Amino acid sequence: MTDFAAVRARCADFPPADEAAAAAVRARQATLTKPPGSLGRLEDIAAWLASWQGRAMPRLDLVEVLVFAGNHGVVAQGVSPYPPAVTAQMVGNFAAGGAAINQLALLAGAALRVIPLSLEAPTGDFTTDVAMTPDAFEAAVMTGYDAVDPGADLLCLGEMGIGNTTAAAVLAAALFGGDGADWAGRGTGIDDAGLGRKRDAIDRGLARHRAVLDDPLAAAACLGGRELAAILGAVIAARVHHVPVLLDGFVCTAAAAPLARLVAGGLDHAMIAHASAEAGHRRLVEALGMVPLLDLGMRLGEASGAALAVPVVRAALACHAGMASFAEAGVTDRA
Ligand SMILES: Cc1cc2ncn([C@H]3O[C@H](COP(=O)(O)O)[C@@H](O)[C@H]3O)c2cc1C
Ligand SMILES: O=C(O)c1cccnc1
Repeated sequence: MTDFAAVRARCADFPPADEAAAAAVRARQATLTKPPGSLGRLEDIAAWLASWQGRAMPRLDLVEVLVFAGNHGVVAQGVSPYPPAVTAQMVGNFAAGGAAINQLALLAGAALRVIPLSLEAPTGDFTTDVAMTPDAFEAAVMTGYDAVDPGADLLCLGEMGIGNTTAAAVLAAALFGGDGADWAGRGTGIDDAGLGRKRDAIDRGLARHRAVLDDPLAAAACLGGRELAAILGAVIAARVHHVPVLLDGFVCTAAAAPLARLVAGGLDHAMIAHASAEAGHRRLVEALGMVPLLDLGMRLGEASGAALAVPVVRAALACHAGMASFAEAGVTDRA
């Protein structure tokens, strides 16, 4: 097993949060015409943007949505009600503008890019094989890394890949413990028998690869998928380039999770945009110690929840940048 040197090297020197920028935001917030703290998480979002962009006054001029697509050998185990051909068909639908993410990215004022990863060659079935060789894994991570525009002000991440809720569940189990019964959900809507097959596939995958699962990168290579690896690479690149990240639902969060195991605070520049209805997401979010922004019962993927959270982030910045201070407005402060 390789040591994944290319990936580890990019995680070696993460820039810290810009505490001075965050402090400047907090200081300005104290002067704005509202009771202290009354904008709740909007105030936290403004400080988070500042601390990871490294700007006392954050900006949201360039918001990017990256959707990575991949196919999964584990679909041979009957874990999704849809055939793998749907992955490429949906990539076509993204290009034609017909998917949910097209509408949500438009509404968010975000540029959407879709990046298919070798859809014609599914990853290995993790119940019988490794999903990816170390080289294939590192190549997918670097595809995601290189896809990030270093000039972006905010990055939304998501995925498309039939079968990938199974890959995400087994990866979450490998990283945080538990088994198929703990982590498998119904994904696109699999029936009870299919859910049973999914749990069983996860348990067999964990047993097969047990020896290497202490290493989060080895776990992601053996059990994950190319689009999950690319999301991990994009989250790493975003940290290096001072770009705050909105993660989508269960699959996207699981894809990014190895970074939290690899580097303490490795996901501090990311927020989870929404609590997916996919069983397992709440458990994963808790394991990461994060709190999703929205909770709308969505379970789509495609970065849909991440794009939908962009207007909330824009609202946080609009209030922060545009509100008057007590002095400017002639409003009496509580003092
Ligand atoms: C038409 C269609 C559009 C989608 N958009 C996202 N997904 C979502 O569902 C898939 C994962 O669910 P499972 O593990 O059950 O296969 C992923 O492609 C995910 O992005 C879709 C699924 C379908 C069928
Ligand atoms: O939350 C997700 O990421 C999700 C849920 C169901 C299907 N695809 C993705």
